[in-house]
Amino acid sequence: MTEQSIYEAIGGEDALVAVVDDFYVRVLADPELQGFFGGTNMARLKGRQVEFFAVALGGPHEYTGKPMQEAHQGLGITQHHFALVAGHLTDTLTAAGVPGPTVETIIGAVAPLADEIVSAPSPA
Ligand code: HEM
Repeated sequence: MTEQSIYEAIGGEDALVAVVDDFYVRVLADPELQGFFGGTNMARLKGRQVEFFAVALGGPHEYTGKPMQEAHQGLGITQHHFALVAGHLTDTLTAAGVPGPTVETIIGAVAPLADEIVSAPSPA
């Protein structure tokens, strides 16, 4: 028996598209985050984000976007902003019915990306 990927366990492509949609609703509703996305083509970003998460979770996809450091450089993202985004991801996955341990696995896999995404010191 082959072990099911997290991608399959959460419901595959359709579930992931719904999760990414809801994730950006939450991110764009956050006054501390919405300003980052003022000049962003959200349809394109959502497409890249679906690819990125699908690959990270073991799905049959190819990620066609920029490397994480390149995509986020110069945006002035602090560890605080990163934590807010990770919190919205946790809330989104939980609202979608993803079991707690799986949510923790996904957040654990995403956390080290802060090294590439955070480019500004937290304010003192
Ligand atoms: C959970 C960690 C994160 C992941 C996995 C992630 C993933 C991505 C991906 C896949 C892209 C698309 C790259 C491309 O267009 O080629 C992207 C772009 C972007 N991300 Fe993130 N991101 C994360 C955290 C953050 C945070 C914390 C912020 C800001 C608070 C942020 C703001 C942005 C913005 C503004 C863009 C679009 C830039 C543009 O307009 O081209 N991201 N991200």
